[in-house]
Amino acid sequence: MSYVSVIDEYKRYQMGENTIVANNGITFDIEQGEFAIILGPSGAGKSTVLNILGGMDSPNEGQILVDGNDISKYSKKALTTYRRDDVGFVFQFYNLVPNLTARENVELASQISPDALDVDEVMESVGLTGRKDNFPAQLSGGEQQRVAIARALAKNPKLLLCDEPTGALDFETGKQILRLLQKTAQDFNTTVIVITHNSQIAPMANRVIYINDAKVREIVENPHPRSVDEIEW
Ligand SMILES: Nc1ncnc2c1ncn2[C@@H]1O[C@H](COP(=O)(O)OP(=O)(O)OP(=O)(O)O)[C@@H](O)[C@H]1O
Repeated sequence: MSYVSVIDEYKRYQMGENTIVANNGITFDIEQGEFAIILGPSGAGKSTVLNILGGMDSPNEGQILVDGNDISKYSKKALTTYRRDDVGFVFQFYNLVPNLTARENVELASQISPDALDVDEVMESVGLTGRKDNFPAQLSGGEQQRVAIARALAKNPKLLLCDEPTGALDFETGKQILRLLQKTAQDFNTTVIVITHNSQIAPMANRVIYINDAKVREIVENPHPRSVDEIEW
């Protein structure tokens, strides 16, 4: 059985008289420790899938199996525990607490998790050892995103879910963040899922899931992912 299995998942939003079908029978698998990319244009339904995988939203139909458990059957309380203990989130705009230092931002996550990793080791692994005492406003966008990744990793999550993590960064800084996410999957055996609309980065992934107009259009497995340095965009 795959580590993540989304099986015939539907998500509909009711907007007055209209029903918006954001996910229309989505099915895919992801193995443990994979660096997977969900690729598709704006409005395709990518964030909806990621939010459902992260327990922030529930599907109308379908199974969402994570490490053998169907989270779509979870109660609200069980979903809260799942989100807190098992899922790390990284967003486009970092979402750091501005009046806490980089280290304190990471600590915040590690304190609530039963399986937390050592804060200083995680910060070292994302290349932030020298910036631990800085506040977010004193850090560059790339450094702030590293803090956000460290915060997500400190929980030792089953899934690291990243929604357009390089969307607010310049080209070179974006590359460094993708390199870090790919390395995270390899070194920690964390299952990393990244949403993007940048098809150029597809060769980096172990698996690419193409979503368009609320459906999976293609799934490509890549036995030899490239390093980000071999990719131009
Ligand atoms: N809470 C909501 N209420 C109503 N409609 C929604 C809601 N969330 C998403 N949608 C709609 O569902 C569809 C898919 O949205 P989603 O955010 O998943 O797409 P996306 O592929 O992530 O797009 P983007 O790359 O622009 O973020 C869109 O038509 C969107 O307007």
